[in-house]
Amino acid sequence: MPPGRHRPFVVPGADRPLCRTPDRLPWNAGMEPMRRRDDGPHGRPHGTPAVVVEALRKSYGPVRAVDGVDFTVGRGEVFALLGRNGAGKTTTLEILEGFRARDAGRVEVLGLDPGDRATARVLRERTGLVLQDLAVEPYLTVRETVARDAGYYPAPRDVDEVIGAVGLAGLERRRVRALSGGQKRRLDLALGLVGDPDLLFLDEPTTGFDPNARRSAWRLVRRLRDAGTTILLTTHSMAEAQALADRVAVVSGGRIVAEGTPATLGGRDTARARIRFEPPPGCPPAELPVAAVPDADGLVAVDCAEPTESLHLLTGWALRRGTVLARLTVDRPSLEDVYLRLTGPDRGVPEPAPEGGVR
Ligand SMILES: Nc1ncnc2c1ncn2[C@@H]1O[C@H](COP(=O)(O)OP(=O)(O)OP(=O)(O)O)[C@@H](O)[C@H]1O
Repeated sequence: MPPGRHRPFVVPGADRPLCRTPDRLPWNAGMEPMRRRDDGPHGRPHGTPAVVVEALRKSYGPVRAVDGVDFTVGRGEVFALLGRNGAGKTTTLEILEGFRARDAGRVEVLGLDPGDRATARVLRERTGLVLQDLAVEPYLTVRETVARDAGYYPAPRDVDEVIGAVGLAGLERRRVRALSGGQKRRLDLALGLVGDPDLLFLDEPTTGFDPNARRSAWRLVRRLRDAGTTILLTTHSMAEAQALADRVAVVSGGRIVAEGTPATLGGRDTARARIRFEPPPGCPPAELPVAAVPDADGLVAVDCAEPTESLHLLTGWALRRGTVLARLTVDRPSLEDVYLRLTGPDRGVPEPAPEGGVR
């Protein structure tokens, strides 16, 4: 548990309502929030962003972990930081969470400076954290752990609802030390949610989850987003970023090298399409109705800006011959393709700071 997050043990009222502010729907209602005309993308009002980061810098001795990062997260938005190990994502998050001092730059979280001790408590009460290494007491049960953290917040969510939402119902009385790795991670998620935060930081939240648990965690994040919670997450899973994020930023070597929606990042939406298929037996590529080149695994590939016409020519040709285009696929670069291009092997290693680099 990060320093400063422990406060006197208070068990919250068991019948506390799920929804503490009138403009927020219950997070687990499973319904579309009502939108006002001036609402943001997910029913949250426009206005001041939830997070503002400008020219942020942080070095550890000679290592420039964060080297001039700028981004903004709107209220009610899901924003994902992507990047290789050591790119500077956790350091950025820790500065936003108020656990690490920055060397330079401007940072605003829910309108407050996370480095300002005077408002640290207010900020802690309005943010939820799922960190990579959350220290939880191994001898407490699941319910005791969640109830204890609920007591740190002025208006927490119902403890049993939260335990159910992360898929730990039935394990309330199990001790933390007896949980599996994935179950512990679900408990971490419960601790991030229990304070009913306006802003939720999720640092690789589904690492260790089985595929079913991951999907249900994604559904949970979407429900939170639909109820108006802003979410800033890091992940190494491109599927997770694609499934959850409204916008992503790719961090490499302590800097943001690309930012956009998952669909448009790195020009994905305007990239050329690639049609692949297995030519009919005994059919050389020269006989095909469009120019194709040999590809891997016995396939041929056709690159084109827009695949409709090429597909029409190819499928018409195959039908006239009474054959099929086996293993036919049409792809544009995936989010992972773009990510790998942006963070290739020669990038992502933080540079040593100049002499006298600050800690
Ligand atoms: N407390 C620390 N002391 C010294 N160096 C650190 C410290 N924390 C992080 N670093 C270094 O700073 C750089 C950025 O680390 P950071 O944890 O922010 O990366 P990350 O993008 O979150 O990586 P990962 O995906 O592996 O979690 C790395 O080179 C790391 O070794």
